[in-house]
Amino acid sequence: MNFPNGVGSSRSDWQSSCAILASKVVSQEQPTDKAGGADHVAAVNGHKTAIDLNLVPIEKVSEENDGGCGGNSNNNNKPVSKPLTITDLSPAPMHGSQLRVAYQGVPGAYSEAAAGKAYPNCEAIPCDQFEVAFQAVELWIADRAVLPIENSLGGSIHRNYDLLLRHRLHIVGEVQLPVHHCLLALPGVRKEYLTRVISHPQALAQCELTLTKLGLNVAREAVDDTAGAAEYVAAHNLRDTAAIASARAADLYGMNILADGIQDDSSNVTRFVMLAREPIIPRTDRPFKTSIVFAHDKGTSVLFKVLSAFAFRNISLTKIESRPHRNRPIRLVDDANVGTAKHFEYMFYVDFEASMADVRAQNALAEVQEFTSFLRVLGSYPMDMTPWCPSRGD
Ligand SMILES: O=C(O)C(=O)C[C@]1(C(=O)O)C=C[C@@H](O)C=C1
Repeated sequence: MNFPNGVGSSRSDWQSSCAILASKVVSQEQPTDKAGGADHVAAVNGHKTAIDLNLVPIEKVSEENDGGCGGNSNNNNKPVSKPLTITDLSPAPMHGSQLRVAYQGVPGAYSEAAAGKAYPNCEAIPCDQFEVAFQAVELWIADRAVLPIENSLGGSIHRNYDLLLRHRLHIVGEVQLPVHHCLLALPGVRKEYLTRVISHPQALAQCELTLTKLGLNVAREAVDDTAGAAEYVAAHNLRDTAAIASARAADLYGMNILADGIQDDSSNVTRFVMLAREPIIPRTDRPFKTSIVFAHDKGTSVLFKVLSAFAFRNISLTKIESRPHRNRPIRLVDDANVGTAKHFEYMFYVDFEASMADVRAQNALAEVQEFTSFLRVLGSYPMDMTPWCPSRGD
């Protein structure tokens, strides 16, 4: 497929190129869109609202970073809201002008801070799973989701790579958040009392060496999010358990900070992506990044050819990730219909530094499409260029 020069210079051009690329997906992926036209009854954070999804007024947001968040993230006087669960997801409440941003975790989680950085005055909506955050946007309960995708120490958050493919949302931005971990325990608890440290698996991985240096050779236990770990210790009055979480989580859940800055490297950064139902219009007047995912059926040197499509055009790749091709662990290989197990097929996720409005990117993708059986543009979005320094990520 060829991209006409100038694709992306108008919204309709860009959307049609997305649609063309997406059409390949439709034939291969299970649609997961749950938003239908039926009436739904909402129960979000205890508030029930009857609503027809077709009639929800949509707040038009012309630019990213324009909504503004801060609801839960900066206001300690607000009650701590409960995360959405899968059962809350049939409903969609009416909403006002404030951008609603879904994140995984409870207040005090780094993802909440990332939502606040991405959309400074938004209403941050806690969700108990990544999947729920995706669905909250699909069902119009939220306008955006902000989800961690990779960490400079712990690596990729694979679950979100898989969910990006299973859902139909578009990446519309990225934020990088310095992550500053604290070891939290109930007031009066000392390090010597601890038999267990709990946190999000990424946070445990990011602090592993420091915990050992602190003499904490105790059991590690993974929970859904860092702030949730602090909340759990506080709610169950656990005097033998510490949580790894932010200083803000210590404030919110009445915990003491036993050790501050316990990540193994002070330059610990998590990259989050912002997701929306619609793509944004790519531009060329500021640095953009584009994220794609592809698979290939056969052929030699396909990966090499794909990567060289970018190299020949001087487009830098910033990330490549592979995930098992879950839809096709087994393939039929001969005319006699004899099935042969064919494992270890992969989907490849690539981020590159160019906008889809850039002719180089359009031509590179047109070439990539010749070698691949499946190609989808996950989003073309402004790069987070903010310089950062190690700080308290709270
Ligand atoms: O548990 C949290 O606070 C999160 O926001 C999740 C998460 C992650 O998934 O990587 C986000 C940032 C940190 O890297 C640790 C945990």
